[in-house]
Amino acid sequence: MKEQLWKNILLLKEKSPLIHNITNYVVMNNTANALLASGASPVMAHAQAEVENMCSIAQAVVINIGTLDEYWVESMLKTARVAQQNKIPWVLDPVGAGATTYRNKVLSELLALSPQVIRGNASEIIALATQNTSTKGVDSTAESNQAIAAAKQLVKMYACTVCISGATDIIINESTQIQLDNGDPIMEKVTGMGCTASALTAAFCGITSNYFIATTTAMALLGVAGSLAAKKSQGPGSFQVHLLDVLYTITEKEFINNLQLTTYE
Ligand SMILES: Nc1ncnc2c1ncn2[C@@H]1O[C@H](COP(=O)(O)OP(=O)(O)O)[C@@H](O)[C@H]1O
Ligand SMILES: Cc1ncsc1CCOP(=O)(O)O
Ligand SMILES: [Mg+2]
Repeated sequence: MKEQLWKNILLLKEKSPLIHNITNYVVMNNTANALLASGASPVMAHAQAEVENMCSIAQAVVINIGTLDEYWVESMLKTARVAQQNKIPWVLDPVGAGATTYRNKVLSELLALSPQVIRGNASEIIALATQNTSTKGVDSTAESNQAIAAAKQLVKMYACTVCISGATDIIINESTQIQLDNGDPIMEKVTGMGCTASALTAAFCGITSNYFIATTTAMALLGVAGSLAAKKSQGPGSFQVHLLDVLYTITEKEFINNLQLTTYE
């Protein structure tokens, strides 16, 4: 499995897929740079007049509701419809699911347009499955293992891959569950780590149609790169810079030797 994931990392650098991002103001620069450093080609575009065209020329799409408003929501729905019609893989990042009834309403509309992958923290995944409104802003107030039942419910309802991210990352589809224990606690102090995970997930969906493996590759890359970058950092500021460098320079030996991965069939 580790060797398969590494091959995807090399393939991403070789293919450099165009990834259409509709994402939030907070993390646009972070996620564009993380995609570039990892080998993908990002475009951030949300104008209603162009999103359908932009989506149609992309290899994958990420829709991230972090700083949604009525205009952006219409752009997101237009994009998801075109992605679904053209069989372009799209990843949903349900930022702040459960924080407000507005977010929950928009997410219900987006889920109906069949994302191939949902990547959220534990609170967000629980909120998506239960429609509760108990999330504190965008940060998780639950642990990954508390969201497994919710994730399995979403897999069954939407026939997709679901990733619960956190100190432990858990990737679930209809037949398999993978647990990743990488990353570093400093990543909780840097905004955009989850958004970066979702953007990288879309990048790997752009080079393989096995979206479960694409998600696993993205989470493994971010987790290992995060743990390596944390070792070089003095705090969240220098971490962000080191993370980009590691995404760009990571070697097979560093990836394979540091990846903590467990598969449950
Ligand atoms: N406490 C932690 N220990 C190790 N890695 C972490 C921790 N918290 C977050 N991460 C890393 O950051 C990634 C995304 O962060 P997460 O907090 O789950 O998403 P979000 O920012 O959407 O809430 C995780 O996949 C993991 O690699
Ligand atoms: C703080 C914040 N507010 C709206 S979007 C956003 C960034 C969230 O990024 P992540 O979910 O990756 O922590
Ligand atoms: Mg998030």
